[in-house]
Amino acid sequence: MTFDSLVKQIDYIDIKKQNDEEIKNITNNSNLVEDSDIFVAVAGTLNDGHKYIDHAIENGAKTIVYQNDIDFKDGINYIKVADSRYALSDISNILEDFPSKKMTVVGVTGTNGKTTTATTIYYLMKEIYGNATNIGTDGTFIGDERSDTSNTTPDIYILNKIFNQSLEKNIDHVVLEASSHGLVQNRLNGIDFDYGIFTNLSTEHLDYHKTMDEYFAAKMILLTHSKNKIVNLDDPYGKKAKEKFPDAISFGKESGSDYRATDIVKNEKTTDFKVNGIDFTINSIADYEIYNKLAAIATLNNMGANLKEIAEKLKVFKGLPSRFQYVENDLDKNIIIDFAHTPRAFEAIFESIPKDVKTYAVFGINGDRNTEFRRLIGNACAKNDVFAVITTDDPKFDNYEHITDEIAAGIDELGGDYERIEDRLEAMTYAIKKANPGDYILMLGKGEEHFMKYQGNEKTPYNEMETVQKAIKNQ
Ligand SMILES: CC(=O)N[C@H]1[C@@H](OP(=O)(O)OP(=O)(O)OC[C@H]2O[C@@H](n3ccc(=O)[nH]c3=O)[C@H](O)[C@@H]2O)O[C@H](CO)[C@@H](O)[C@@H]1O[C@H](C)C(=O)N[C@@H](C)C(=O)N[C@H](CCC(=O)O)C(=O)O
Ligand SMILES: Nc1ncnc2c1ncn2[C@@H]1O[C@H](COP(=O)(O)OP(=O)(O)OP(=O)(O)O)[C@@H](O)[C@H]1O
Repeated sequence: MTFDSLVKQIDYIDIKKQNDEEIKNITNNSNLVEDSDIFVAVAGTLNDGHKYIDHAIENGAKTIVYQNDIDFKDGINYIKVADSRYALSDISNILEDFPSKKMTVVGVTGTNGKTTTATTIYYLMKEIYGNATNIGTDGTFIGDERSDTSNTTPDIYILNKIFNQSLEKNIDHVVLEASSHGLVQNRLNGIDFDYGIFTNLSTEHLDYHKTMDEYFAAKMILLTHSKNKIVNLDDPYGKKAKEKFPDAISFGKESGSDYRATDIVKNEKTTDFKVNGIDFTINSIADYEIYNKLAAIATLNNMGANLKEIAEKLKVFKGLPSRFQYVENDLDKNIIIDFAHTPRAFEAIFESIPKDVKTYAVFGINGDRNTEFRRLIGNACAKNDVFAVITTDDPKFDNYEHITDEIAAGIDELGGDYERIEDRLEAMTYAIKKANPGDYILMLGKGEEHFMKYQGNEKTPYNEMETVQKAIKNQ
C-alpha cells in the first residue's frame, strides 16, 4: 500500500511525507522491524517506544507513527496521531484487509477459565465445523499447528497475521482469549467479534487496574464490541454484565439462565448434568468446569450446532493439560496438576474435591502479586482444611521468604496447617509422602509455564510434569 492511500483511510493530527516506499507490515517493536515496515512508537508502562524510533529506522523502518514530540530524519515518513496504540490497530486492520470480518470470531474474557473455555470452544468448532484456530495463554493453534504467543492476548498486528494464515488454510472459525491488559491496551481494537463471553470476575491484576470497577470495565470492552454477548449469571459480575447488556445470552446453575445446568451428579472422574433437557457428561469432577462447558455449549448452540451433537462431542473431550490433570502413579494417590493461580481458583478447586479425604496443596505465589492476594490464598487453604506446602513460583522481584510469610499469615489467620519448603521438587516429594492412599495432592500454579522466574523477569527452564514425576519416583 502507498503512504498516500494509507493516510486517506486513517485519522491523524499531522503528516510529513519524505518517501514513496511500499508499506506492507506494521509493528510497535523496533526489534521486529523489516524493510518498509511502519514502526509505531507506543508510550508503554516500562518503556517508551518513542525512544526506539532510531533503532526502528536503523532496522529499515520508512514510516514512523508517533504521538509525543520527536526529531525528524530525512527520507522518513511521519504520521502524528492522538493515540498510537489505537493507530496501530487501525492501520493493521487496513493493511491486513480486516480479516476478522471474514471469520466467525469468539472472544473469551474473565478472571478464571478463559483458556479452558476457549479451548473447549476450539475443540467443538474443529469437530463440528471442520477446523478452527485458538489463540491464548497456551499458545496459538492454527488447526493443530502450535506456536508460542508472547502474551495471552497478542498485539493486533500479530492477531491479524494469524487470522490471515488461518484463512489461507480455509479456517474461518477462531476463538481467542481477551485479557484485561489486552483490552485496555487496544490490542483487540477493530476485531469483529461475533461472540463475546464473560466467565467470571474476582480479585487479580489490581497492581495494574487498581480497583475492581476498573478491572470490570476493562472486561466489558469485549462485550461492548461483540454482536452476541454470553454471560455467567451465577457470578455477581456476570449479573452486572447482564444488567448492562440486557440482551446478553446467559448461563448458570441457578434458575433464570438461558443455558441452565440441572440434575448435576458427580461420579469418580466425570460429572453428569442436563442442559435444557439434554444429557451431558464431562470428563472432570471440578464444579467450575460446568460453567466453562456451559459457556461453550451456549456459544456453539448459538452458532447453529444442536445440543445433542455438542453433548456427544463433549463426552469424549479429554480436557486440557494442567487443568485438573491426573498424573498416573501406582501409589493409589490422586496427584493432580492444575493451573490455579488466583484466590477464587484455589477456592474453586478445593471446593471440588471430595470431603472424605485429605487434600494437600503444593504452591507458591508469583512475585507480582500483592499482600492481600497472598493472604486470600492462605485463607482459602485454611478455610477448606487443606494442608499447604508453600514452595517457589516465580518470585521475580520479590523473594521466597517474604512471599511465604504473607501466604502463611493468611493461613495462620484461620488456624490452618502448612509447611515451608523452598525447593519445588522437595516440596512435592514431601506432600506425596505425607498423603495417604485416596488423598488428593494438588500441584498448583505452574501448569504449562515451562519456566521459572527466580530473579526479575529472567526465565529458567522448568517443567511441572517432569518435576511431579521425579517426586513420584522419590517415594
Ligand atoms: C504491563 C503490560 O501489559 N505490558 C504490555 C505492554 O507493554 P508496554 O506498553 O509496557 O511496553 P514497554 O515494554 O513499556 O515498551 C513500550 C514500547 O516500546 C517498544 N520497544 C521496547 C523495547 C525495544 O527494544 N524496542 C521497542 O520498540 C515496545 O514494543 C512497546 O511498544 O504492551 C506490550 C505490547 O503489547 C506487551 O507485550 C506487554 O506485555 C508484557 C510482556 C506483560 O507482561 N504483560 C502482561 C501483564 C499481560 O499483558 N498479561 C496478559 C494476561 C493476563 C492474564 O490474564 O493473566 C496478557 O494478555 O498476556
Ligand atoms: N470457571 C472457573 N471458575 C473458577 N476457577 C476456574 C474456572 N475455570 C478454571 N479455573 C481455575 O483456574 C485455573 C486456570 O484456568 P484457565 O487457564 O482456564 O484460566 P485463565 O483465565 O485462562 O487464566 P490466565 O489467563 O490467567 O492464564 C484452572 O486450572 C482452575 O484451577
